[in-house]
Amino acid sequence: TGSTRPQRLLKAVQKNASRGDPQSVISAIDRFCHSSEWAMNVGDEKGVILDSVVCEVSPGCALELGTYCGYSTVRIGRLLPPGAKLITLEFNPDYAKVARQVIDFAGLQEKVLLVEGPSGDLIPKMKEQYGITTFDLVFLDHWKDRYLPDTKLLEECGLLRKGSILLADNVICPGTPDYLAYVRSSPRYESKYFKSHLEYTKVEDGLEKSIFLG
Ligand SMILES: O=c1[nH]cnc2c(O)c(F)c(-c3ccc(F)cc3)cc12
Ligand SMILES: [Mg+2]
Repeated sequence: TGSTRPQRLLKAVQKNASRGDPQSVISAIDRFCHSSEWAMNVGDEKGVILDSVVCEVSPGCALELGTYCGYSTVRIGRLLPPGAKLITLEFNPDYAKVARQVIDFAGLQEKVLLVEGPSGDLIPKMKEQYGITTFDLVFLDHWKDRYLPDTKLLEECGLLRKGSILLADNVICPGTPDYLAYVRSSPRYESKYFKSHLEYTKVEDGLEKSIFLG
């Protein structure tokens, strides 16, 4: 039987990147997606915006919703301050299997905890099971219909504090209209749109950065 796209992406990392070098892993995946096969990584253009937000927040504790092959996990993980942790949630076991190998190849396994399962079930367990108080940064990049319910869940579970940053991918393409309406109209958020393009294409997309006001 044939390989899957995530498996071919992993092969490209193992072939073209250097073990323990996160930047080489990022570059190998971007090269694969530009020249070989499109894949739904946040990509190099939106990735630069993600990098700038991670550096600005310098999170001690970060959450990623939607790991896929681990591309943005590596982008975030490589910029974390010493001792900081990133928890990344992935529902699809085949994606998780590839992502673990990409994260390990980049040498970030000490900073990153990948948890398999549905975000709606895992978020309420964050405090008791992983000793989380609050997240300084949340990167939403999973399924568009889960952005709003999972944001409300994070609020209800007391996982956000005054100043916590939510950064959401794909708010234009595929689009998350209910989430956008919520963070842009709620008095509990200050929201800003970063216009960009759908990864590896000329189609418009962007990231929405929202500060939780408490
Ligand atoms: O499901 C997704 N989860 C997370 N990120 C995505 C993404 O960045 C995409 F571009 C897309 C996407 C897929 C097909 C298209 F034609 C356009 C965008 C999907 C996701
Ligand atoms: Mg995305």
